[in-house]
Amino acid sequence: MPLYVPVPGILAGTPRRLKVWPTKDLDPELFRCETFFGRHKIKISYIPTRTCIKTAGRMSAAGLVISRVNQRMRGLRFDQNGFHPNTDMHKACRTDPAFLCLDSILSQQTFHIHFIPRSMDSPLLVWAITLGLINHLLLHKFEPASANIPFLLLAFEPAALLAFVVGGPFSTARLGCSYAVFLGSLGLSIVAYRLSPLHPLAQYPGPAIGKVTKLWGLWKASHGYKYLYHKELHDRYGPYVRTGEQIREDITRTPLTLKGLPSGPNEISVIDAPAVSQILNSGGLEKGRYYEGGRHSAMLPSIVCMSGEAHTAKRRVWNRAMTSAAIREYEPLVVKRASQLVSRLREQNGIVDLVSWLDLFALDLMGNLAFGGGFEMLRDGKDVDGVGERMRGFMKVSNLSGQLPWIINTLHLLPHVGRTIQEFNDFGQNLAIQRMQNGASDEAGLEKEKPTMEMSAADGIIAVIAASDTAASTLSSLVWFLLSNPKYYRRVQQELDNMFVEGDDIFDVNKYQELYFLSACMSVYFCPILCSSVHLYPETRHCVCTPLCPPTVPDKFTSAKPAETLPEAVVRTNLDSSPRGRASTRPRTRCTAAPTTSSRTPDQFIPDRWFPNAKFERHDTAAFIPFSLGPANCIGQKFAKRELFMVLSALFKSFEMRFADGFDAEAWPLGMQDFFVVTRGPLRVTLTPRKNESCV
Ligand code: HEM
Repeated sequence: MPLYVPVPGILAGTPRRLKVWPTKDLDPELFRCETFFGRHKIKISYIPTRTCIKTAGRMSAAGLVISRVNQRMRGLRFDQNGFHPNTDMHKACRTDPAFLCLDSILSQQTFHIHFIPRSMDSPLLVWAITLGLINHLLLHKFEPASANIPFLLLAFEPAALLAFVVGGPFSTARLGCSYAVFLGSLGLSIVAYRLSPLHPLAQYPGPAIGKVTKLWGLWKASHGYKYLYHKELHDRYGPYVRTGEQIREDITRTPLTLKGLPSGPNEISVIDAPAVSQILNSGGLEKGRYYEGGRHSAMLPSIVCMSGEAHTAKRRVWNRAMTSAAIREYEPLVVKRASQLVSRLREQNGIVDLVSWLDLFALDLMGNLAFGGGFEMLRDGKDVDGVGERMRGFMKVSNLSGQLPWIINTLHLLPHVGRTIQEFNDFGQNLAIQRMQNGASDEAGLEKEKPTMEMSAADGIIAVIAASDTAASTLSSLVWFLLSNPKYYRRVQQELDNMFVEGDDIFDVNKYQELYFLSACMSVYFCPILCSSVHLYPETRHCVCTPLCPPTVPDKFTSAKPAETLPEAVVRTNLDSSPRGRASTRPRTRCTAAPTTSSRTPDQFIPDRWFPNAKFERHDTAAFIPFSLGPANCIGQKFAKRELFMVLSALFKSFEMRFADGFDAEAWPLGMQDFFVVTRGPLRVTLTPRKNESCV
């Protein structure tokens, strides 16, 4: 009985077989066998390498003759011993089915015949393709919340297919091929669907790659310049762009709403002010899983990861800490740290890196507020414990994990990701423990239940992240902007000099409301990444849904459109998919508002546009939402504004500033990378103490 060993032939479709006889004791499962041609022993081993039937050993000398070559094996030439002169016989096997018959041996030598068996046959091909399509259907219908189970299923399915449906031989090559075909079919059908008019978001323009995979968004985010990419997209495609990232989503998961889901990169980035307001305000969309990117499994969810009732309850706690009365209580701390900043800057005597000093200031301040102290960076002149570095590392990991929300749990299993999150979690817990040991977790006794250490850690970490980087980047960006625009710089200085004369307290908060021009500058450039400041530079929180509509945007985007005239899917997305009970036709469509995007139109710093009587026709103040909108807006905005006024007043009153000689000021904003927190390069400024410094 002949032994049939399949040779490579996925493409040709017709089964090829290498026919060897006489045969006995061959184990087709093993593909490694010994047999005898008469007295002559032959070892046949299957080696699943790439290409060909290889002759090895002294096959030629052994005198193996391949005869009775199938007639259909056109074009093959054999030498006198019956060997093809080109040992790569794979080509021949691919181009034509063949039966290579070994039927005689001329000497008594042992030799090996290595060949690749055919790894894919028609039934396997058909089944693997079908399985791929079925998997797409299921994933589409029941989009998994975690990738672990789908990964396991995907890993075992082709093997199970071979074992139970198609049958052996169970070789590595066959297994590999079934995986390739299975994944190819799954991948192709996903791509085809996402690009097809059948996709619920098909009406939205956007780059094909963004429609096909979130990995594109991840790639862009990994470089920290996604905010610029968003701007490009909106410049090109308009106010609604289908992208590959997610921010807010309807996480309703009732069977009803699972019907007709858009699957895959089902995100649209929106810069249309009315739509953005619908998304963010009450009744809009809940936060997406992006925010869980950095959540440690052993850690309580922080306010930023929460939604619904839990979020509302947590907000109440935070609100109590951010009332006007509470903020007044924090003022002495701000005064202390701002004064310390000024005196440390004076000691530097000349050129300083303002980014670094403002970071130290903001971290020290938030260390005081969140953990009752613990950092003394301004004193040391550096971040001795690497808190800022740790925070940025943590936020980078969180930000990138959050780009692929359905895979977050799996990503956390990666050593680097898991370690970074673990370390930052430990760091927060240690600070919280210290704070509790000092007996200071709810000094005011406002809470019914005394906060646990875990709660204090989760809240404290969020406070430091939410409040330090935002404030520091806003401050440094605004300084950069003013130094780049000397006429505005002079106006700010003039205003401060008029307001605070010798002997006045620069930290007299009652006077800040009359600092109109400084206020206007802050509006224009709130945080380079956050808002109006945002509108010229990256958005710290683009992922956080800072809706963006530029202070100056094309008329067609800023006209107050009634909701009914918004693109249908957006209205549906905003209203119908709310988890608050309405029927959902487009659940799990995700929306993000891309701040920098339109807010950079035009790229000009014009503080005057913020004066009440300013005549800037296309200036849509409703689009200016540096602190976001709705139930999850910035809880610390009053405090932040107070802090900014205090620090900016103190700085501009105390120093004459100019960019240091040789400093490339124009390039500075380009170094801003957005990883939810903003990485920025040194801002080298020459400081000269002013004569009328009596205020600080
Ligand atoms: C210039 C300074 C600041 C800016 C521009 C800013 C901006 C924002 C924005 C845009 C959000 C919305 C995030 C989202 O929708 O996911 C936010 C949320 C938040 N901010 Fe701020 N922020 C600043 C300072 C602060 C300060 C000083 C604190 C605390 C003392 C703070 C605490 C928070 C918290 C806790 C949230 C989460 C609120 C929630 O999820 O309910 N922020 N901030």
